[in-house]
Amino acid sequence: MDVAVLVSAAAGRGRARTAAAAVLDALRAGGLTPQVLATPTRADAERAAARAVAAGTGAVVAVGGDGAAHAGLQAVAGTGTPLAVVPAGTGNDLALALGVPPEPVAAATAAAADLREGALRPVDAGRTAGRWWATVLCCGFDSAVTDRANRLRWPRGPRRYDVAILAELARLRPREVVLTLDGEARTLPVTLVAVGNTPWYGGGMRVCPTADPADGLLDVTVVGPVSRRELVRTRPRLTEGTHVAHPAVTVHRAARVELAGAGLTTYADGEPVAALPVVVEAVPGALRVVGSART
Ligand SMILES: Nc1ncnc2c1ncn2[C@@H]1O[C@H](COP(=O)(O)OP(=O)(O)OP(=O)(O)O)[C@@H](O)[C@H]1O
Repeated sequence: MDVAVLVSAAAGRGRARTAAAAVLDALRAGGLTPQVLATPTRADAERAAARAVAAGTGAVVAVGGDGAAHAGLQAVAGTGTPLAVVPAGTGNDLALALGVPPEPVAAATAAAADLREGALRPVDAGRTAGRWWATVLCCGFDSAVTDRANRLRWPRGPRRYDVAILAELARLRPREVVLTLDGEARTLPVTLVAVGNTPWYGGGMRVCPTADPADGLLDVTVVGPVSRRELVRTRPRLTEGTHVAHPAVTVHRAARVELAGAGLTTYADGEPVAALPVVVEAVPGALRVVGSART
């Protein structure tokens, strides 16, 4: 069986590129014929993967971080073509949520075994402004930090986020948003809103701790007004997901989430999606995943 392989060259500061040869060997050893798609940019990756899906490829294999998986899922969502996530990025939150082996060769071997056996796992996806996403869509403090980090020319690497966090903390103020959950609107001052198909974002932060990608629903974590000090103090609790016990945090569940508010943008899977207003929908079983923990 032919499979289309996307390698996110920049992922994990070159980790995906380094791992690629061994991943291809593991796919071949698993009885597959990998076709590596040339993808200088994410847009190229999405177009090339869409062409491979239209041509009947057996699966799309995304080697890299959440950005790589995000590119792959634009091509496969809603088509029935399986997606394999091979974690080799800085943030591998989709792989974590799906129970994909954390080591790239083991992930490729598991994906090949599932493809051989036809063991495809249906997984929900989020859809917003014509984009598919799989982990968490965020709006507010976190999207502002990502936006600022992406615009910084210096420093490079993860240090960009430290600088962006400090800059956004200095500007921290609650923003008024209209949050509509399954048709029920409420106007709230918020620090951030995270809409989760799966629990983790930002490289292991469990922002929507009970999000389940098989329930057809989205978990919505709303952080209301908090002081800078409280935000800095509460952030480490994101690793365990215990931030939801904080009095400023509420958690909701809905199939359709609408967000409106001035001057705010959204990111999902760590990639830019759209400025507000946006409609966020859960699409049950939009993905067929291979190589994940079987349920
Ligand atoms: N197949 C691809 N080819 C080229 N570029 C890609 C591809 N897939 C994703 N990208 C881009 O490369 C960036 C980094 O890739 P990815 O998210 O996979 O790795 P990462 O190490 O987790 O990233 P980050 O630097 O954001 O932490 C993404 O933001 C994405 O826009």
